[in-house]
Amino acid sequence: MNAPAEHLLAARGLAFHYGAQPVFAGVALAIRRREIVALLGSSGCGKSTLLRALAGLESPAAGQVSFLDQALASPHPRSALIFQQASLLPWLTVEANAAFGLDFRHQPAIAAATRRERVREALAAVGLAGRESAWPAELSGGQAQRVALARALAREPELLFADEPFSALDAITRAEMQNLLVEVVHRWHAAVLLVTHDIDEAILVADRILLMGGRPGTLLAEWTVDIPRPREDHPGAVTALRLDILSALRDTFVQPTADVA
Ligand SMILES: Nc1ncnc2c1ncn2[C@@H]1O[C@H](COP(=O)(O)OP(=O)(O)OP(=O)(O)O)[C@@H](O)[C@H]1O
Repeated sequence: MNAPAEHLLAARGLAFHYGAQPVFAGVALAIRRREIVALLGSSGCGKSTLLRALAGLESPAAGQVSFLDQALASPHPRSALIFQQASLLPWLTVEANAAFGLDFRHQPAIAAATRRERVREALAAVGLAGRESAWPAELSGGQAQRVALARALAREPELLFADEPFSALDAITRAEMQNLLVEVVHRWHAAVLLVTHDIDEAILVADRILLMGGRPGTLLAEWTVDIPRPREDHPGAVTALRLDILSALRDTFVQPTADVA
């Protein structure tokens, strides 16, 4: 029997450009099973594009991504995505939205009873038990994002790609969702790649933080976050790490070339 791959996802030598504009180059990273990794960087440095390439939604110009030791050419059935917008289908109930995608052709075939049970369990985990028959128009932004999270969990992903999933929410709802994300991915034994530009979010959620920056973008720094959870209870350690990351983030801003007098 083969030993399980130590890394769920591994990428090396990744490069991407839009036309003539390079976005990132020489990116190498690995995500271990059950690990929550945050990808931080200033706006426009290429975080979302990198996430899309790692998720198999974009083809890199160079380099390779492997998922469970297999080269990745399209999204893997054991991965799932959530974005800033919940993107629920307004003509489907909460339950049908959470089930959406489970019957897609590239998904493993599952029996109707298993499908119902997975959706029920995922909706309960995100706090929406009893709201199965509600319509998207009846939900708050936070509840809609809970449905999007349930839709992802129902696929029983080994890796969840999350692209700024909470940045459109108010501060209190965002904090609730950050805690919920950690709780449910631990229960589902899933790993996460979380793209964010919010240093506090990265510190509160992640086991490891990667900093992206430069032109073209590369990974410039990495921190292992070993602050015990709940991290809100350790404000001193959180502040020290925030200052460290902020200082590194400031250094990533490309300085305009000074005119020579
Ligand atoms: N479809 C596209 N066509 C051309 N250029 C694009 C496209 N999408 C993104 N870009 C450019 O690629 C660069 C990286 O964009 P990307 O969205 O990956 O950055 P980001 O770090 O996720 O930014 P933000 O934090 O603001 O979402 C930016 O300069 C952006 O303008």
